[in-house]
Amino acid sequence: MGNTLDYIAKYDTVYGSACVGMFVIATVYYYVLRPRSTISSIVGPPLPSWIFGHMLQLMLPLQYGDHEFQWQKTYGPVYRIKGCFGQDRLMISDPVAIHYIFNTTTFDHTPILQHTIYLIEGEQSLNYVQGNTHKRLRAAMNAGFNATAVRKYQPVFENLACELYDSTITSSLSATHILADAIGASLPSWVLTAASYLPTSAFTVLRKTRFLSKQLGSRIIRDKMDAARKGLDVDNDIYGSLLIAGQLDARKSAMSGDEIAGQTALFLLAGHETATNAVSFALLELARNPAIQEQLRAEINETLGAVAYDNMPLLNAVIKETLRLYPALPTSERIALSDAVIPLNGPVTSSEGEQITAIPVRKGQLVTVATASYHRLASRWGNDSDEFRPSRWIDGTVRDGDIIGPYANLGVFSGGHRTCLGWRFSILEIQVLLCELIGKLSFTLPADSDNVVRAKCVGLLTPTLPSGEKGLMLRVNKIA
Ligand code: HEM
Repeated sequence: MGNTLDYIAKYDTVYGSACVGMFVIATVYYYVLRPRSTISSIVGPPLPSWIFGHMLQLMLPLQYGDHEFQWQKTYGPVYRIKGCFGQDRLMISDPVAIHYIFNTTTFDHTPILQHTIYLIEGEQSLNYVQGNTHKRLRAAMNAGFNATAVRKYQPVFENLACELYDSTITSSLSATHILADAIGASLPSWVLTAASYLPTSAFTVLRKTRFLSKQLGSRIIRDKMDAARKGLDVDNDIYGSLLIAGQLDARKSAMSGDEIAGQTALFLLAGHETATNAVSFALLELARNPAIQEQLRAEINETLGAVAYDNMPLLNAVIKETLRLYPALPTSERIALSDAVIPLNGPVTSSEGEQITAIPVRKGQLVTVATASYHRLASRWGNDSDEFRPSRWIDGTVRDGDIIGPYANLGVFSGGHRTCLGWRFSILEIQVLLCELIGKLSFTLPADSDNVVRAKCVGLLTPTLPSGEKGLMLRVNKIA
């Protein structure tokens, strides 16, 4: 017994000394040896928690932006927040800085974002591949998404996507996910890959989604090729357009059937859910603003069947205003692949009172492109930028500026080499759906205030009911 107690006492001493030693080494490393962050003089909100940093406030507020939009008003379009475990992150809504980050290859997806995309969409997804493979696939896929091609797509694809998506994915972002993100960022990629084979329900759902999507894509490609051999027309959806483009392209740069099939999860998840949410948010805002809904209905009726969607000013203003207030991805994570200097539209004041006109960052610096905040800059969209006011797009309030993305100077479709390939496709889809719905139905808010809808970030910005369920409660009446 005496020996055991001695042993425990000795063990405790050794263990205690080791802990103290490690603490001292960690402290010395943190304060002395660790390369000083180049962004430590950028001001930002006070730290609520060392473990979570500002991530809970950023990602899990009651309504998306509750804290973030206030931070922007207080600290301006560039400020510093903390990720989990004291990571420094730059929050950027300055248009010149965003333009630079999107358009230089110095910044790309963070490793954890890459891994998430891999888990959901698979290794052949255009959103996942990098470098020359990305360039080749993007050039090949462009044939299926250019202005001419987009007009041919049929609604069958969306119906199919709706069924598959709803039956496979039901997930929500929690504090655990945010923590896992930070832990994952510091692990070697093989650990992340190994983790995805763990039998937890989330990983099982993701693996199943990826597997089913690839199977579905392969079956579509097989059917298309059979049909083409029989001389039937196959150029009636994205797959057909990409296959035909591949056959016409004699160069080796074209996509293989297998690579086209490998885009299925991306088409289903990224393409379908984003557009569905955009239409839902538009209907919500039109229900909240009955006068605008009435004006839009009048514009739709005036076209009398001869619909030229791009020539309908209010319809397009409503769509731009919806995508401005509800960008599917309110933030985009990027990492500096080498040292860089981020230019700014206007100077920011450092904690020492110095005016900074460009921000030097080291390789590995995490940067959050704050798209939703950029979309609310008073300097760009007007002093009432928090309001839903489509007329700002018609009355000259919105001025041209640095081109951020492919559509209306908004960041909603990202920019540069990662610009959303399906943006024309989505705009057409939203135009068609809104014309059909608003032309034939009227939407009003339910009388009972228990059904207040909030925009929550559940991977994508999603309309959410107070119960936490994804959805929208509106009263719908047929137009007499
Ligand atoms: C309102 C609807 C949509 C929104 C807001 C949206 C938004 C985005 C964003 C922000 C990105 C960049 C993601 C990143 O940097 O990681 C992206 C990429 C992409 N989107 Fe969309 N998207 C929409 C609809 C679609 C549709 C309908 C399709 C195709 C059917 C599509 C296909 C793609 C593809 C292929 C990429 C990857 C581009 C690349 O990495 O080169 N998107 N989208």
